[in-house]
Amino acid sequence: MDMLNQGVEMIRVRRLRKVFGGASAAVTAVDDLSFDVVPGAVTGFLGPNGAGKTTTLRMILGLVTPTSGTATISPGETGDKRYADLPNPSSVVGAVLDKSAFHPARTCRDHLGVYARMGGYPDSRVAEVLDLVDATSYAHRQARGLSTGMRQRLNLATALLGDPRVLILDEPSNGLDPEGIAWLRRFLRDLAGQGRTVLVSSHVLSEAEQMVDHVVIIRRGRLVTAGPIADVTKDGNLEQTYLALTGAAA
Ligand SMILES: Nc1ncnc2c1ncn2[C@@H]1O[C@H](COP(=O)(O)OP(=O)(O)OP(=O)(O)O)[C@@H](O)[C@H]1O
Repeated sequence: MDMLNQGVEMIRVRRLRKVFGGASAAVTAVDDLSFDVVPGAVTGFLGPNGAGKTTTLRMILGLVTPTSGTATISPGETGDKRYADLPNPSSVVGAVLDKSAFHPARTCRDHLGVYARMGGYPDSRVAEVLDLVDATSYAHRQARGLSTGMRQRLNLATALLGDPRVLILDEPSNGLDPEGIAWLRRFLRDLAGQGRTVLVSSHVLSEAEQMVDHVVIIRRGRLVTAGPIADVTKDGNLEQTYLALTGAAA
């Protein structure tokens, strides 16, 4: 869409920590976590249920305030910024979190129209993003009647309205059938192939393995390992590597 956002967009997480609750019932959801997410690759943010993935993504997106540490995005030449300090965040970062709300009676096209207006994007962008996610054929349908896969595509379309160079997706393969997962894999690869920074969380390591180029694996809020998947999984598959690194098989 516009060329202003071209640049090297990194996500940088540094010594990030989040403790929920008071002293008597404190839960450390994220604990001294540091990692980078680089452009031009799909990075899997992986770990078991409750590992702290959603909390970390919400901190990157300014929806949860860190107890300490920082999560920043560098939108090209202007240097690191917290999400909340980005001038027009939806043109830099597109996000799909687990629970996205649709007005049940609104059609896909109308839903996108509302979000396009909110972001200040032209109405013509609606048809473009519908096309990008192969959703034009059901654009006239109401959100209440959509399948899980269709909803997921509508979420992706919404996140892409501002043509962001950074995509953050929380468990995008949840509930998808094998065809949907294959579609998602191709789609994420295309986005990364365009030089975008793509961070996608999953608790299903075997599924993520097919989908990602880099991994950041966490457990109990802490980093287990990070790097290109070929380096991380030298001696086997991702699941075996995870079990070996954490001793979680025992
Ligand atoms: N608002 C909150 N208040 C208290 N505890 C919370 C809150 N949000 C998350 N937690 C706790 O923080 C920990 C990490 O949760 P989080 O949802 O970030 O994990 P996750 O890796 O995304 O898990 P899943 O794969 O199940 O979605 C869990 O112990 C969770 O119960």
